[in-house]
Amino acid sequence: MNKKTVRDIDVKGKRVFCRVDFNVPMQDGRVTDDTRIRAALPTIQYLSEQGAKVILASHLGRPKGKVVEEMRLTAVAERLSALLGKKVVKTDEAYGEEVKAAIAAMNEGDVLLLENVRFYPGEEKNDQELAQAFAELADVYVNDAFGAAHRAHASTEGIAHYLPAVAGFLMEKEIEVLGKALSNPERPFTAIIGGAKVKDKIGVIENLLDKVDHLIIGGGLAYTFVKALGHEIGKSLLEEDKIELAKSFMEKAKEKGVKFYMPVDAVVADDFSNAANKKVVSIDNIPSDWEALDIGPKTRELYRDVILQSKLVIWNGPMGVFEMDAFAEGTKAVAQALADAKGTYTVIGGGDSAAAVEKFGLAEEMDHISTGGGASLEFMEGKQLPGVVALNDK
Ligand SMILES: Nc1ncnc2c1ncn2[C@@H]1O[C@H](COP(=O)(O)OP(=O)(O)O)[C@@H](O)[C@H]1O
Ligand SMILES: O=C(OP(=O)(O)O)[C@H](O)COP(=O)(O)O
Repeated sequence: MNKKTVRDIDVKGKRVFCRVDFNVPMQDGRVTDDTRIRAALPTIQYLSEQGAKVILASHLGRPKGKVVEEMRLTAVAERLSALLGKKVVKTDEAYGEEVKAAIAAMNEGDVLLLENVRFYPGEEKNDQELAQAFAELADVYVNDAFGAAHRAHASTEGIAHYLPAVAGFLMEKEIEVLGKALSNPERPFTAIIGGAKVKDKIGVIENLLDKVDHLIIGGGLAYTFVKALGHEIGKSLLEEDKIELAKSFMEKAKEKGVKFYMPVDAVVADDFSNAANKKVVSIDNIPSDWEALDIGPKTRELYRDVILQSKLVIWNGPMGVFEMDAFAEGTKAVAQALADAKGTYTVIGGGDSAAAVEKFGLAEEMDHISTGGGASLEFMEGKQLPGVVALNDK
């Protein structure tokens, strides 16, 4: 990486504003998967050991510029404190007088976590005043939030223009590993795209068609494609204004000789709940008042075969609503196939996919679990990540 890292600067006694991605899955106010917190520990520990005053900033969820009580970082601070084995002060704001006072009280090596930066409308707008307000809190900026590096926000991009700006260890590692896998990909190269962020991921699919041999679609994302084929999808997730785009991708795949795989069957439910009635139907047979919440058994087998034939697989986004056991089988089957594919280099991306692999106890079987979903996809598309571009060159 041609960007400076924490190794290239002296942080002793300095206030370091360190952007991390602590956007972790939560349930009932508890952190249900702390992969992203653990992934940031090397940088946090290093800064602390070097005698920096470590000021951490993160987003959680998409509160859209307002305070959302369930999206406070309080539980995250507690988990971080347990993992670090030291006290972590948590402020209720992300800048301003309260925060300045808390920072003034810090000793060398102390760690502080600011409140969710997305509680402020300026964060996602990359408002320069907010970026300056963040910059005022510190002497140095470290970006270790690979998972948010594709966002040009005040705490990921804007602030880097006002302070010496370097990468953390996680950022450095992600870019090195993903860059190596993709510079000269082993083939067949397969991408598996699932999850629910249709709007974010649909553009990625187009660019991946220039790179991969096989493209597998699953998760909530798939049903916009199923609809594009002219099938009824009932109450399944749909991005109405992307149907035409989905159609054009299927044509593009054909032209490019990319094998495009879609679910051939699905597990449908009469309610979005673990206790719902459910059944397996073929993909052209989804009842109008049911919704597809997982890929069916035939699809699992088909996807497994493609995975086992591949030399490089990148997987982003669960195949179904895996948080509910009733709809976790598809995601589990893909994770198991990746674990069984011994000669295949496997890269998992995305908070939820990483959480799924962890939940099934298969994390150790994967070659690289990226902490970024959208970020790893954009990186793999060959796009420049704004959070990286803004850092100081070596
Ligand atoms: N068929 C489906 N219908 C609705 N939601 C789905 C479906 N399949 C997967 N999901 C949801 O997608 C979410 C993850 O999506 P996304 O954020 O795009 O993935 P990632 O974090 O891995 O990038 C999960 O919470 C999962 O429940
Ligand atoms: O969870 C994240 O992305 P991911 O779901 O693509 O892995 C990152 O924290 C970015 O969050 P965002 O997609 O709300 O900007």
